[in-house]
Amino acid sequence: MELLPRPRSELAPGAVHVPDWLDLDEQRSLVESCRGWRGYRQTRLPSGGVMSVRMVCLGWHWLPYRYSRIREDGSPVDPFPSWLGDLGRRAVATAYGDGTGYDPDVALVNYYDATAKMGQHQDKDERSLEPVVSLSLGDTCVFRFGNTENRNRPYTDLELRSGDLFVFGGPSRLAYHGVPRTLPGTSDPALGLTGRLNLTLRVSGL
Ligand SMILES: O=C(O)CCC(=O)C(=O)O
Ligand SMILES: [Fe+2]
Repeated sequence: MELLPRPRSELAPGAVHVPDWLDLDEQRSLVESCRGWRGYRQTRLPSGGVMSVRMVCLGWHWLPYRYSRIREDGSPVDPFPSWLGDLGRRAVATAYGDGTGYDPDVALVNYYDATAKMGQHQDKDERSLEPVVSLSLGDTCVFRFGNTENRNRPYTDLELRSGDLFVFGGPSRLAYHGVPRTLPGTSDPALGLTGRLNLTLRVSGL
């Protein structure tokens, strides 16, 4: 625990970090749900590279660079659960004061082992500009939140810790962002998770 609570901050218009949003019980329950979803796999990119995170999708399956109802192996995507939509509305309400009408239909669940990272990118395969809700569990990571022009500076590096909420919408919806590294071993043993999980909730617009 911190001596002083980490303050909520708005990094840029529409980009809100809410530390310690989920309590330990809520985090545990979300980790259990993540364990239950099947099909975590490393995505192969058209460039020939393979992403270091292991990902499972709900609602729609993300492929570089589009959404599909089926996965690479032809199997159907698991449904997006309604309770996750409720959580998304609570998240947007916390970030912006009103979550009414936020109706996410996609979740990307990313697992980071000790060496996984994610390069700077925009979340731009959705046809909607509704906000992205990001929830972090387990190991702390360095999250790089940048500008909407390119993957370079200016950007801000902040820590996302277990239970933190980050919402980016409005003028920040298409900001470049990524995870240069995680801090292995920082996960609370009481959570029972080695590594890091991140869930992003999105509106596909499809
Ligand atoms: O792991 C994170 O915090 C970010 C994940 C992300 O940017 C994505 O899934 O598009
Ligand atoms: Fe992203």
